[in-house]
Amino acid sequence: MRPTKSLSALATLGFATLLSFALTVPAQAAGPSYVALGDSYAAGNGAGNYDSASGNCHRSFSAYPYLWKNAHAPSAFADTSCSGAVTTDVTNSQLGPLNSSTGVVSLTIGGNDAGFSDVMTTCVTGSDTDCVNRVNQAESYAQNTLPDRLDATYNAIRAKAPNAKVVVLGYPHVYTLGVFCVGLSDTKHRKIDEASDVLDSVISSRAAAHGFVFGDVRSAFNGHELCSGDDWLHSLVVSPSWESYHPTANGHASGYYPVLNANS
Ligand SMILES: CCCCCCCCCCCCCCCC(=O)Oc1ccc([N+](=O)[O-])cc1
Repeated sequence: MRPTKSLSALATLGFATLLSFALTVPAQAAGPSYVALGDSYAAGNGAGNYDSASGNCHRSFSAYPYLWKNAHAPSAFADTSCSGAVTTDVTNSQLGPLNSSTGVVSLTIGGNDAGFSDVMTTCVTGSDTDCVNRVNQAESYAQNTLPDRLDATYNAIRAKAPNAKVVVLGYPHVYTLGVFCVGLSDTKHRKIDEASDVLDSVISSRAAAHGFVFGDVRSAFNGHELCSGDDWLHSLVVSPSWESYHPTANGHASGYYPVLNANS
């Protein structure tokens, strides 16, 4: 056999091997199809690196949905979360991408229904009594009205994504308590943290009733709330104001994302 011929045979063999390798081994292992839903805590207001195509939804490429997508290479991905969303916004305008092949759904929702922005505005501009009264009203809403609204939203998600693992992520405490901190009073800090606990308790119980997983982020944020000295939340932001009292990029990477990962 002439050397050229054997070389050409070898080359043919090599090419065939390469070809079969290329045909049988996908470039990247595909994870389950993933859809992210929810409010500004899901969209990533406060995390920076915003997707300009998301307009006033202010979705961030550094928020937990994109961190999960980048790590798990889902076979399909959609993020329909949006700044200011309430439960009916999820049901009415975020469920488009869900289908029977959807493998994982995440969402953070309920805080705006209970009046998050108005509560924080009242607590920043009003007296201790104003703040306590406004939080009491929000807690009463969370306990009496929010459960039915969450049920309707969770039912709509399950109807469109019958095979998905649904991970409902909660809200962190906003303040580290018992430390010296310039700004709002200790009374306000305690009351606002109490509101996170009430919201998380209601959301967790409704999620469990639907067979959804509840991802509690409070311990992940422990020691990184406002006044901690290593804050993973923004305080009042003058511009853009929609970042106020929302998680930073660190809050998404080290608070929300590990909790989503552990529960998905
Ligand atoms: C319900 C009383 C909550 C009191 C403080 C408790 C803080 C922890 C819970 C946080 C809940 C945040 C959910 C809201 C996220 C959200 O969409 O915020 C907005 C972001 C931006 C706008 N906006 O109008 O631009 C409006 C709302």
